[in-house]
Amino acid sequence: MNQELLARLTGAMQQASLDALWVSTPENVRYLSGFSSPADAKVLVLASGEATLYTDARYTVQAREETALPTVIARPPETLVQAAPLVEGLRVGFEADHLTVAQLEQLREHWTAVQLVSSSGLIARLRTLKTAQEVEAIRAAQRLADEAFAAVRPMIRAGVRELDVALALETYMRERGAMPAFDTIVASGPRGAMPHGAASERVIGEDELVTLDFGAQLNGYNSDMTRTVAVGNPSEELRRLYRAVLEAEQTAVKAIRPGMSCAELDQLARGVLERHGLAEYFAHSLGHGVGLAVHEGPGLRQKSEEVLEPGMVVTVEPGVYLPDVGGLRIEDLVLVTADGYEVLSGSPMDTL
Ligand SMILES: CSCC[C@H](N)C(=O)N1CCC[C@H]1C(=O)N[C@@H](C)C(=O)O
Repeated sequence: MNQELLARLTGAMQQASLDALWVSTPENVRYLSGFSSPADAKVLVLASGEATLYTDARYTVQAREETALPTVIARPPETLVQAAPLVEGLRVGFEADHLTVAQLEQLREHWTAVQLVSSSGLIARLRTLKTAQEVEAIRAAQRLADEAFAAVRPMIRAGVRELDVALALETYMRERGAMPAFDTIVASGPRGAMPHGAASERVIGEDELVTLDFGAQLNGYNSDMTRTVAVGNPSEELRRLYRAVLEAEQTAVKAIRPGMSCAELDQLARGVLERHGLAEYFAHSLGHGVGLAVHEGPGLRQKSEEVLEPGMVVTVEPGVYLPDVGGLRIEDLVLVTADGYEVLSGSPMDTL
């Protein structure tokens, strides 16, 4: 864990009056330790800045290779027995967003002289600001996704199943050491009305729009991008929808700069769609942060109180979804820079 990160974390813990933090959210465990099997590990951080990784014997060699943190090899509940002397008499935060009720009961059982405090978002807030190294990792994941799109784009035509397009994208990424960041979305024709329309057995038809939303997870970091492509000659109504979404997307991307409020950015895109009479069909938020998780802070949504800062990596992804008709989405992955923005996704967009 680098010293600056540790200082920011212990500062946040102090503000929350915590003597220690029991970290169980896999992305947070990885963030603090660099350990690449974080679902089978925990980190205990003390206010003094000492941090320890707990994982089990399946990972002895892996932990030695991957983390600079002192490591205790034990399986739960022995993990808690091992950690008990370090936390005795302390106020210890646990990650309420992740810990199950059963796990909390286990903490209570083994740490009897501990004041357990429900804590949320301490590390998530730190993760919104990426280091230069993290930006490079996201950039590499996005570059791979762009290459996958270029390789697969020619096969997106009438007569091909959505599943086969998704498989081709995922195979391309897996062959190069990545995993799909999430279930690849390929939504053609009327299925375009489903924002999370994971690829199905549907055969793509002539004159349809096909929405592809996918990402690569490489070395723990994710990318996320959507392109909507035209097969044949879609109707004038579909073209009108496409142009409106593209305008909303470009308007929002161009407005990105430090100090911009996330709610304002969401409203900017929503306003464009409103002028086209389409706001009611924009069924989700404008975007979200991307990093060790596909969905992380900041949220670009109507009720957000967050403000963009240099080092944030966010998606901008307006869409419209018309039941029984179809729909589409266009999404870029964007880095907030000191004086504006840099679009990390490089795949070309159709012009309709
Ligand atoms: C299952 S991960 C989906 C990745 C995708 N790019 C994405 O984030 N989407 C697809 C359409 C909506 C958007 C989403 O899920 N947004 C969340 C943050 C929301 O609650 O609006």
